[in-house]
Amino acid sequence: MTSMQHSGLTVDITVAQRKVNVAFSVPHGEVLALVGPNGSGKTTTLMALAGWLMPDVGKAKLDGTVLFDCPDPTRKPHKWLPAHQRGIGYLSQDHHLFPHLSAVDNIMYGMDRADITGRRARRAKAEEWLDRIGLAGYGKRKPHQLSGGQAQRVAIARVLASGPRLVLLDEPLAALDVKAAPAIRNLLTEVLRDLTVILVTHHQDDIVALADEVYHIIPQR
Ligand SMILES: Nc1ncnc2c1ncn2[C@@H]1O[C@H](COP(=O)(O)OP(=O)(O)OP(=O)(O)O)[C@@H](O)[C@H]1O
Repeated sequence: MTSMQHSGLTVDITVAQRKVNVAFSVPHGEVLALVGPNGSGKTTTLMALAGWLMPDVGKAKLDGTVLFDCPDPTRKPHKWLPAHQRGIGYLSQDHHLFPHLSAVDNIMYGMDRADITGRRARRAKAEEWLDRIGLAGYGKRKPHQLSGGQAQRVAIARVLASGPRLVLLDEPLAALDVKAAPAIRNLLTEVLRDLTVILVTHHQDDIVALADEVYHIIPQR
């Protein structure tokens, strides 16, 4: 990668032990689909961006902020922003909702780091999100009282309610049955508008519906 943009995301990562090497950029407000065969490094890339895995060598910059800068595997990184300071939202195929919290409380949990003060304002915002994801009136239900598709809708709201600067979606529709997936795909097209997103998917339908660009990871063997 030769130049770093000011707005959006630029990434250049090597994880030698996993034979992963990727370099791409995502303009602000666009969705990049990250595709490649099993084991090519899609999840590894998302983990490095989220702050859960340190690459051997690499740099990532988001809207002018360096997330990490690791020039030399034998030395400490020049910069390593902790996960909770990156402003990144992560959603996988499993909703990972807190089982003991209601839908509305799960969404409010997502706002903990967002710029919304006061419990009442957060609750109002969470109710707005419930409406937006088509679950108005479901706020009191616990995850086990929701279908898989409904729970994934709540998980989407929880991630986006925090106002992330970058959204990482790791196969967000993979665990849903074929009947539930199209509606959630439609929801994503609406709620991801104007957000910077990386979408890991194996499905052409997701790419066509959601992606502005595609980056193919070439396995390093
Ligand atoms: N915890 C781990 N420890 C060591 N190596 C790992 C670990 N997780 C994954 N790998 C290896 O890292 C490489 C990249 O794996 P990764 O899960 O990032 O690929 P992927 O493209 O997301 O694959 P898939 O499509 O199967 O989810 C693979 O060779 C994998 O075996």
